[in-house]
Amino acid sequence: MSLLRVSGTKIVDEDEKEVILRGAGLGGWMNMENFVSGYPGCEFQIRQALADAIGEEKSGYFFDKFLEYFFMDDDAKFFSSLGLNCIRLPFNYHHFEDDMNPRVLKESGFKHLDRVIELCAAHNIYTILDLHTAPGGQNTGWHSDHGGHLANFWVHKDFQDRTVWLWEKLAEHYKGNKWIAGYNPLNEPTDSMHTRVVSFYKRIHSAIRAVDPSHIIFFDGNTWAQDFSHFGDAHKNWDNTAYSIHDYSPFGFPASHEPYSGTEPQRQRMQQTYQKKREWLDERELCVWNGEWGPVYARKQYEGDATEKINEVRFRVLKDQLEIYNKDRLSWSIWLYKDIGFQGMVYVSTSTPYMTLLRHFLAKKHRLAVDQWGADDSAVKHIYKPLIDHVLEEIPAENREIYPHPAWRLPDRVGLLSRNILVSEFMVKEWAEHFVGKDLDELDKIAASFKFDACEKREGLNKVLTENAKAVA
Ligand SMILES: O[C@@H]1[C@@H](O)[C@H](O[C@@H]2CO[C@@H](O[C@@H]3CO[C@@H](O)[C@H](O)[C@H]3O)[C@H](O)[C@H]2O)OC[C@H]1O
Repeated sequence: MSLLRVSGTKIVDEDEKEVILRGAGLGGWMNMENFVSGYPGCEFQIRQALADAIGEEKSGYFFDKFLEYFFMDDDAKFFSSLGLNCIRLPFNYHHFEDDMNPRVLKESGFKHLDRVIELCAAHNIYTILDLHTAPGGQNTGWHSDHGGHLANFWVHKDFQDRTVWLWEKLAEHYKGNKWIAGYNPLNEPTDSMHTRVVSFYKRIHSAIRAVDPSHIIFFDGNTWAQDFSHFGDAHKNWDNTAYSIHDYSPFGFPASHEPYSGTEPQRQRMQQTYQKKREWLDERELCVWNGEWGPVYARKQYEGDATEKINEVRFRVLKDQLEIYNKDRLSWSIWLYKDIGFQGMVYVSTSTPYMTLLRHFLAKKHRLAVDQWGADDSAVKHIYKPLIDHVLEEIPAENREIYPHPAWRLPDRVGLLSRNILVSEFMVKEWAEHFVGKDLDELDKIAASFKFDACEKREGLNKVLTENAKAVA
């Protein structure tokens, strides 16, 4: 067995045989996320708050157990049984480098990453290493763990230097590992100038290649992996490189402008948005990987009797997206393997200690729509409307289009800053207080809620993924 590599538009093995990577992202694990793992705000905030509430030792214990239980042999076995062959592993740079001790490698960061790569390999699953959170934040989202809405990675050279340094260390550690399909150096950059991302990719490509000449590099397009139009001729100097689009269909989300029923015009729109993201790559005959996509789902505890009906529609979206991908023999990684019930292939059961402990708090979070991803703001819309109207009234139309407009319009930005950043920040302490007074045994049981056998399986989703796992055009 040898390393996978890019050959033209395809990924191939050592016998030149095409390998279509089909799998999921392990979001919420080494890069925890609010809606995935069940807390408000960002990972750095809850880690600090828990340490403040129960002490460094106990909080360190809890997070380490969480990392262990989140993905174990049972998970790899199940994943492989579905016919899937690749897991994208998002991780946060904080596991490898402390902001107050920059450029000193924390070897402890490899503990769980190595463990999961090995578990996957034992079940014939490739992995793709995804730096989801870089110093300063490479994008505007909560998932790059900076607590704000600005991607400061692009304005401080030192943040970029540290990321290059980190990838040199990672490449040194993982070079030659045949079960690693490749490196995804930066999740979803949002560079408002569109040029700095290309300059950075040139640097990171050279830096990785100087250490590791063989692994595939998967570069995300700018603006959440949707736009390659400013990449110019840089790709001509990048060997063994694939390009990642993220293809979330608006039809798979609560905010969809119309109910999806798979009509011809709707399917055409779905096809067009996907096509638009890869058009530039196709014109240059480059290798495309869909690194994130997938609908979110309704939950009984929130959507009640409407849950099943809503989810039938979401499964339809899922199937129709896959039909498009199969025609292109596309490699893909659905978002998300495991979570607390919104998007995962498996999700923590509501009867577990974690979900029981946080039941009322999670319901409050849902009602206040403090998570940005797929938020349902119907209970609080009226509160933010006057604020949006006020800004609209005072800000002339020509000044309203701040990058990443039009993906984020003015009302989205007001909602993001006031709900998803401001209100959520005030809820962080409340989350941590749930753990006060728990001993190590109780903390272990709470963390164990994330074990495979404590999870429900989203059968409808897994069935569709399995049916498509080996399908080609
Ligand atoms: O960690 C993941 C994260 O990678 C993912 O990021 C989101 C990707 O989608 C972005 O929204 C798109 C904006 O453009 C529209 O045209 C698309 O329809 C939208 O999907 C969003 O802003 C990013 O945060 O999200 C899920 C996280 O868990």
